[in-house]
Amino acid sequence: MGYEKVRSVGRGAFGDCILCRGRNDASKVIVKVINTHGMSAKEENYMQSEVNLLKKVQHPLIIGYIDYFTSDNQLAIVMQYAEGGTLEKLINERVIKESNTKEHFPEKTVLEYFTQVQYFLFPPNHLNIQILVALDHMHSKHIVHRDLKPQNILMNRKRTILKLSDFGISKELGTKSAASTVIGTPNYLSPEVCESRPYNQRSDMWSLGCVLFELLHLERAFNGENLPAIVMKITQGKLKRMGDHVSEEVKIIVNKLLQTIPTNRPDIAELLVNPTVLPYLISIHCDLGRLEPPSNDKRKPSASLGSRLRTYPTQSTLRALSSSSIAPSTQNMTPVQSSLDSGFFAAGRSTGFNSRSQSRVPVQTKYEQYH
Ligand SMILES: Nc1ncnc2c1ncn2[C@@H]1O[C@H](COP(=O)(O)OP(=O)(O)OP(=O)(O)O)[C@@H](O)[C@H]1O
Repeated sequence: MGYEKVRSVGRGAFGDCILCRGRNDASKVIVKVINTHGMSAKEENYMQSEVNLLKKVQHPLIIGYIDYFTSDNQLAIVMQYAEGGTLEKLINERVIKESNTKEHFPEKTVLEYFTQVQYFLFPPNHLNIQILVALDHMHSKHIVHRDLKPQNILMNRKRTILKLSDFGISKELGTKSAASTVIGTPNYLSPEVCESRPYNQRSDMWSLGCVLFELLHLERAFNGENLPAIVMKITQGKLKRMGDHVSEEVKIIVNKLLQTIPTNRPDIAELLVNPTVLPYLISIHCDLGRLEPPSNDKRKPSASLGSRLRTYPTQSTLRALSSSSIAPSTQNMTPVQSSLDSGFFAAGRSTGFNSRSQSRVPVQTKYEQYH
C-alpha cells in the first residue's frame, strides 16, 4: 500500500481509523481498517463493489473514498482526511468543563451547519449527474446513510464545511460484518428504529432533529444513564426544554423533526423550503461552486463538476423547490452571508475519540431494512 502510518485518529464500531501519509506525495488520507472476519467471500466482494461505487461519488459535502485494499481478514478503505475533526468534538469544545458553562453557537452558525447536513443527506437531484447516478444506484439498493450523528459529521480545517462520512457502507457493515454485534451510539436513533419498526427517510429526519438540538444546546437531545433510560426517553419523545436563546422559528423546526410519529415529521422537501432554512440553502448553492476540490483527493477531479456548480442558476433551484405546495415566496429572500469557503482539508490536525460518555447498543438494531 502506498501509504505510511502517521497516527491513529479514532476507533469506531467497525475498526480503527489511521491517519496516513502518501509515500510519494505526502498527501494525508485516512485509512479505515475493517475486520472482515466472519464475512463470506460473497459479502466481502459485495463490500468491495460498494466501495468501488462510492469512489465514484464526488461531492463537496461527502467524504470521498479513494481506494481500498484487502489482506487477511481486513479491508482497508482509504478516504479523504477531514482535518477539522468531528462535529462532536467541535460541540464538546464549546462546553467549558471547569465552570460548567456553555458557549452557544450563534443561531446563524447552527443554521448554516444544519442546512449543510440536510443538503448532503438529501442532495437535490439536479446538482450533479455523477452523484445522481451513484446515489440512485445506492438508493435502488436500499443503501442510505441512516447513521447520522455528530461523530459521523467531519469538518474541514477551518471548520466551515461539514462532510458526511460513512455514507453507504454503514448499512452493509451493520448487517453483514462480524462487527454487527459491536456497538454504536443510540442517542440519535429514532423511536421506530429503537423499536425495530420499519425505517424510512423520516427516521433520518429524526436524527437530523437530534443534531440540530445538540448544535443549539451543546448537549444531546436524548440522554440518560444507561441504554434503557435513553431508549425510553426517545420512544416517549421526552425532549428537554429548549433554551431561551433559541428563536421560536427554530424551536418549531426542532419540535417538528422530533415527533415520535414519523409521518408527523416534515420531509426534506418541506424542510428545505422552510422560510428560516431556505436562505441558508441558497447560500450553499452559491458557495459550493466556489469550493476547491480536496488537496488530498487522488481521484481525477471531475472537470465538469466545478463549472456545473459554479454556473448552476440559483433561480432554477428556487423554482424546483417552490413547486412544493408550502413553498414560501422567495421574492424578498436574500442568501445569508455565509462563512463557507475553500481551504478544504489542507493542514491542521484531527481529533481523537470523543470525550463524552458513549452509550452503546448493538449495531444491528440501528440498521433496519430501508422501506
Ligand atoms: N475521514 C476522516 N478524517 C478525519 N478523522 C476521521 C475520519 N474518519 C474517521 N475519523 C475519526 O475516527 C473516529 C472513528 O471513526 P469511525 O467512522 O470508525 O467511527 P464512528 O463514526 O465514530 O462510530 P461508528 O463506528 O459507531 O459509526 C471518528 O470519530 C473521527 O474522530
